[in-house]
Amino acid sequence: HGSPAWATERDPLQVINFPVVQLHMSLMAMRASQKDFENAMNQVKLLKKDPGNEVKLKLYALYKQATEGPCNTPKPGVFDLISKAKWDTWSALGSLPKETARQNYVDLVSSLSSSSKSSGQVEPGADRKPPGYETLVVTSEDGITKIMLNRPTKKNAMNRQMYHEIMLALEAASKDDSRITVITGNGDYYSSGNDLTNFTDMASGKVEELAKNSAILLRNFVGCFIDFPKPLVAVVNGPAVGISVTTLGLFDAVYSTDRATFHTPFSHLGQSPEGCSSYTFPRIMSPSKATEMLIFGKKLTAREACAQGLVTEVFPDSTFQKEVWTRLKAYAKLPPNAMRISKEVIRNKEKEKLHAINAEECSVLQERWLSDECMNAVMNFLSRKAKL
Ligand SMILES: CCCCC/C=C/C(=O)SCCNC(=O)CCNC(=O)[C@H](O)C(C)(C)COP(=O)(O)OP(=O)(O)OC[C@H]1O[C@@H](n2cnc3c(N)ncnc32)[C@H](O)[C@@H]1OP(=O)(O)O
Repeated sequence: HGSPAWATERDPLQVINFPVVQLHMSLMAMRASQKDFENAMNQVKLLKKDPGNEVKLKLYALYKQATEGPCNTPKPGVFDLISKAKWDTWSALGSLPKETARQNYVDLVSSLSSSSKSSGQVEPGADRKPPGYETLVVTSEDGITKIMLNRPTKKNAMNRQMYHEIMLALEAASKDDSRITVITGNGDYYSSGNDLTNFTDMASGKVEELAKNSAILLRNFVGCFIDFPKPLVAVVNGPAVGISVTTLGLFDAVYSTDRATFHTPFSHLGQSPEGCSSYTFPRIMSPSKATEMLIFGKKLTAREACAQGLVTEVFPDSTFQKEVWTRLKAYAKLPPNAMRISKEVIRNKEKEKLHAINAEECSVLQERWLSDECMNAVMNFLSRKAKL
C-alpha cells in the first residue's frame, strides 16, 4: 500500500509508464537478462517520487522497444498530445536492438531507485558514482556534472547509442544538484560528429523509414540542448566535426584548446546544416562567415572560431585542462538559482523559434539523407575512399 497511482499502472499504453537510466552497473560488464527487466518493472512501482513526464516517456519508449521492437503503430493525430509524445519518443529509438533497450530500461530504473534511496543523504558537491553508460563517462563533482564522450578510438563519433545516452545524461544533469553541466571528449578529438556507420542500414532497403527515424532522433537530441535549463559549457579538447560543432551555438560558453578545429562539411557530405546552426551561426558570426562554414565547409582554427564568436576563449593545449577546470569550479560556486534564472531569461526569448528551426532543419535533412549526393559521400567514407 502507499504506491502512487502512476507507479502501479501496468499497461504502458494507458499511462506513461516509467522506467529509466542507471548508475551502478558497468554496461561493458553485463547485459540485462529478462529477469533483470522484470525486476526493474517491479522496482518502478516502488518509486516514491514521480520522475516527471520526460523520464516517464523515456521509460515507456524503452519498454515498448524492449518488448515489441521498433515503433510499429500509426502516428497519432496532432491533437492527441499524450499519444503523440509517446509515439515520438518510441519512434526516436529507431532500430535500437531489443536487448539494448532492455538494458537501458534496467539502467534507468536503477538510477531512479538509487537516487531516490540516497536523496537527502548525499552531501552537496560530494562525488557520486559514475553511471554505467556505454559511450559516455558521466561524473559529478564540485558542483559540475561532466559528460565525457567516450569513444576515443572512433574519434568520439556519435552513434545512435551515444545520441540516446547524451539525452539521458542531460536529462539527469538537469535534475541533479550540480550547478553547471559540461560536455567534453575523451582522447584527441572532441567529436568527429555523426557516426557515418549510422547510415549503413540505409543500404538495406527501408531507407525512407531509417531517414525518418533519424530525423526524429536528431530533432529530440537537439531539442534537449535547446531546453537544457542550467549553464551548459563545452570544453572542446580537440577537433570537432559536424553536429558536435553546430550544437555549440546552443551552449552558454565554449572553451577550446588551441589544437581544436571546427569543421561542418555538410555540402561535402551531401547534407545540410542542423543543430539550429542555420539560425545561430549567421547570428553569432555574420551571414557570410556562416556561409563559409555551413555551405562551403571551411574548417576554422580555434582562434578563428573565437574571433567569429563561436568559441568563448582559447587556451594553450599544455594548460587547457588546468585553466578551464579552475575557472569552471569558481563559476560553480555562484548562486545556482540566479544562474538558472538568468539562462531562462536569455533562452526564453528564442526557445520557440529554435524549436521551429530544429524541426525545419530535420525535415530538410531527412530528404537529403535519401539523395545520391549523401549516399555517395557516406559510401566513399565507409569504403575508405574519402576522409575529410
Ligand atoms: C542521426 C543524426 C544525424 C545528425 C547529422 C549529423 C551530421 C554530421 O555530424 S556530419 C559530420 C560527419 N563526420 C564525418 O564525416 C567525419 C568522418 N571522419 C573522418 O573524416 C576522419 O575519421 C577524421 C578526419 C575525423 C579523423 O581522421 P584520422 O585522424 O585519420 O582518423 P581515422 O579516420 O583513422 O579515425 C579513427 C577511427 O575512427 C573512425 N571514425 C572517425 N570518425 C568517424 C565517423 N564520423 N563515423 C564513423 N567512424 C568514424 C574511423 O573510421 C576509424 O575507424 P577504424 O578504421 O575502425 O579504426
